[in-house]
Parts: sequence; C-alpha cells; structure tokens
Amino acid sequence: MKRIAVLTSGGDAPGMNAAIRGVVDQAAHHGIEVFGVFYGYKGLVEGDFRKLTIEDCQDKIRRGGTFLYSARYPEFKEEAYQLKAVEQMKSNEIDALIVIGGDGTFNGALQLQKVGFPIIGIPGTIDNDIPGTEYTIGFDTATNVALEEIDRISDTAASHNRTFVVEVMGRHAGDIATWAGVASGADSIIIPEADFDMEDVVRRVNNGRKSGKDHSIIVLAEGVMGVNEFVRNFKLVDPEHSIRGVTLAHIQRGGSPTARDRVFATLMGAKAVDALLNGQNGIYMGIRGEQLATFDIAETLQEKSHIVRHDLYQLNLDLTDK
Ligand SMILES: Nc1ncnc2c1ncn2[C@@H]1O[C@H](COP(=O)(O)OP(=O)(O)O)[C@@H](O)[C@H]1O
Ligand SMILES: O=P(O)(O)OC[C@H]1O[C@](O)(COP(=O)(O)O)[C@@H](O)[C@@H]1O
Ligand SMILES: [Mg+2]
Repeated sequence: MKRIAVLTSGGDAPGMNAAIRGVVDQAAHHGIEVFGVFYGYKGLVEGDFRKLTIEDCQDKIRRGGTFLYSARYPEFKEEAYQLKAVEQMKSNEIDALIVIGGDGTFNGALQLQKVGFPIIGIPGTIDNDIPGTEYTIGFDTATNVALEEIDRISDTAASHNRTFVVEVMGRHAGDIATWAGVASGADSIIIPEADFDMEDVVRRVNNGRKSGKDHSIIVLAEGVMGVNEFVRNFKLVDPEHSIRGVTLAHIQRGGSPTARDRVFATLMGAKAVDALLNGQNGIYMGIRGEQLATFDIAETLQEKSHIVRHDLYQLNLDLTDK
C-alpha cells in the first residue's frame, strides 16, 4: 500500500479534523502518502483531491468543522457515480479509502467495497447514531455546547420563573437530548425512542415548581417534533403557563472539539491506517467500553440499529417524578 485517500461526508462534526490528522501522521509514520478528497463523495467523483502534508494538518486539531469540507451528494447512490469514483481513485494510484462520516457515508463506502475497492470507516456525526459503536466523533462537543446553552437559558428562565423548551439536534436519535438533559438536570427529556404523554410532562414541570423550583427546562430532540408545535401542545394542557421555545440548531455543530472528541478521533484515524496495512477492509473503527473496537460495516448497518441510553432516560424520569 503506497497511497490512500481520506474524505469527510455528511454533517460536519467537531473532531473530524483530528481524525484526518491522525490518518495523515500515522500514514507518514508508515511511509504512505495520503490524498485529501474535498467535499466528500462529490469530490471523489469529480477528482477534487490532492496530496496532504503534515503541514496541512498542523493546528487543525483544535478547529471544529472539517478542513476537507463536506457535502450531501445524493447522486452517489447511483452505481454510475460509484464506478466513476473508483475510476478516479485508480487513475491516481490510490489503493484504499478512509471515509469519515455518519450512517449515510458508511452506506456509500459499502457500495465502493461491493465494486471491489478497499474502504475503512470512521464514525463522524454529532448524532451518535451509528449502530455498534458507543461513541461517534463530535457527539461529546455537541452535547457540551447544548449543555452550555441550556445553562445560559436557565439563567433567564429562572429570572422570570419560566419554562423553556430547548430543541436539540439528533435527526432520529435522542442521544444529545438525553445526555444534555441529564447533565442540565432537566425537568423533562423528550426523545424519538420513547413515547411521552403531554399531561405527564406538564405534571412533572408543575410538581417541580410546587417543590420550590424557580424555573423548568424541557429538552426536546428534533426527531420528535418542532419546538413551536411542542409549546402549542403544552399550552393546550396548561394555557396560563409562561413557556418559551428555543432551537439550538447548527450552533451545536460548531466550535473547538472537546478533549474526548480529539483523542478518540486521533486514535480512530491512526488505527484506520493500521487496519488498512493489516489488509482489513469493510470495517469501521469504533469505541466499546472506552477502548478501540472494530465493526463490520455491512453486518452492522443491516442487522443492528442504534440504541439510545435508555438507562439515562429512565434515570431522568425517576428524578423528576415528585
Ligand atoms: N445508500 C447510499 N448509497 C450511496 N451513498 C450514500 C447512501 N446514503 C448516503 N450516501 C452518501 O453519503 C452522504 C452523506 O450521507 P448523510 O446521510 O447525508 O450524512 P451522514 O453520513 O452524516 O449520515 C450522502 O450525501 C451521499 O453522498
Ligand atoms: O446541516 P443540515 O443539512 O441542515 O442537516 C441537519 C442534520 O445534520 C445533523 O447535524 C448531523 O446528521 P448527519 O451526521 O447524519 O449528517 C443532524 O443532527 C441534523 O438533523
Ligand atoms: Mg446520519
């Protein structure tokens, strides 16, 4: 193996730069060249790539986003585009590809493997929604950003004895909501993985107030419903309640990555290179029990679905049941 390529795809996630740096520096350590592909699969199809140097990666570790840029490129679901991507890599003497992204990105990589091109995945998405691994790059930073914003909102909520509904990201996954909710001591956490009853939510909020709380926080995962709809529904049960809604949106995806995101991303980047050198293909790097673990991409995507931490969700239910 003399030359490999790396790309980032789907929603950017803080820590992707650390993973790219891990790939480039580990490859240099083994005397392998790395080509950086710009704009995910779009750049792969269009041949938008160039050799990355150690200098390119210097200092990127502390920056959010991805310096290789990202794209959502639905065309890549078509075989003709996949074959074009393989042709681009072969004509540039690229022997293997490392993809950093979410479940969609992994599906794209699987197609490349099916047509005979070696690939390795690195889970990069703030959603933490890839089956198998307990952790995806960017989840820790996004959760901490959400938490910091909830803390700020709590100051103004308390000053007016208000309830705030804070909508956080996660597409179909309740991970950011669960973790930011438990970490902020929220009165209620609403996630797509669990049914909820608005009467019960209102009861918990009002019981909290009767117990002496001066404000209330509800953390709502975007996959359930929009924050305005939630506030409207809340008011149907308790029309006089002083309640406001906030959507954190893309604020959660930006900013300098946490140490956890940088460290795991670096580890997975470096070990992805080692895996290619060991002849491995079609797997992704993940974390299980705080240790590096590898998972078969095809098997994982076909047979497993992501599971939110129901124990943490239940913990919050218990703690808010007065
Ligand atoms: N089934 C698929 N086959 C081929 N490529 C796919 C497939 N699903 C997604 N992709 C590619 O991966 C990209 C990123 O997927 P997306 O779901 O947007 O983000 P993420 O990888 O973060 O989940 C898509 O824009 C597309 O280029
Ligand atoms: O940035 P966009 O295109 O508006 O997409 C928003 C979505 O991207 C995410 O931030 C990350 O999701 P992916 O990792 O699947 O790209 C989701 O939480 C959110 O629903
Ligand atoms: Mg996704």
